[in-house]
Amino acid sequence: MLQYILETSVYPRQPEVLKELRNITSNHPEAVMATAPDAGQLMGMLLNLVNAKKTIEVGVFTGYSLLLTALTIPEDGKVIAIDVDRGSYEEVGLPIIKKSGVEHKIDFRESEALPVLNELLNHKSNEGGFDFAFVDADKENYWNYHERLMRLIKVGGIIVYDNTLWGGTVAKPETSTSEWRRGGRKAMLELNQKLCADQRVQISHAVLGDGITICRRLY
Ligand SMILES: C[S@@+](CC[C@H](N)C(=O)[O-])C[C@H]1O[C@@H](n2cnc3c(N)ncnc32)[C@H](O)[C@@H]1O
Repeated sequence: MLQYILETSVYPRQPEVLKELRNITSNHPEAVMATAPDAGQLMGMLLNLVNAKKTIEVGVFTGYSLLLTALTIPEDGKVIAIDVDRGSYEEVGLPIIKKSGVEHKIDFRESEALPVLNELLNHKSNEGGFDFAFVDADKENYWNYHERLMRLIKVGGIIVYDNTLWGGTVAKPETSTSEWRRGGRKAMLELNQKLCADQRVQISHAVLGDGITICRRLY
């Protein structure tokens, strides 16, 4: 299978990136999108290590990590995939997902993520009912997602946070960070600090892609 490697994660909304993705996927039906292939490999391994069957994805965009997850979990597995916008997923990712024969594993929810997570928590049976979560959306809400996911993910399950290096800005002074990155930098610094102090999880930071933080729920 041919693999096109495109860095889409840093500027996900740039129209020219979307246009390029559309061109590639329509001209090459065998194409698979990849944002950060090394991070993707690690995520695939983590999904396999916990035998993930029920998962949650916060932030879908065109569906690269969603496709990876859907291909990795078993036939009767499920991903609840949440994004405020369905357009990029339907236009770019869904045709490939259909071709890959994994659409039946995906439960796409077009919504802000917090209300969906809250609604899941309204059902007691969902507590500890998921094996894995991948969070790759609005950075300012990561801690809010963490508090909810810590109840939804089972003990021993894994939550992965993307972009925790935020372009390397977390290791630099604010003054050398461009204006548009400052909000994300602050959010990532706060998240990293809170995760370090969170006794409920074992954490590991992988310097892959834009930095991913892996949390394993301990209790
Ligand atoms: C970086 S992209 C996700 C990329 C995707 N995980 C991948 O690997 O291809 C971030 C996505 O998060 C979505 N998003 C941002 N804020 C959100 C929110 N509050 N709730 C749900 N989705 C949100 C955006 O619409 C965007 O599609």
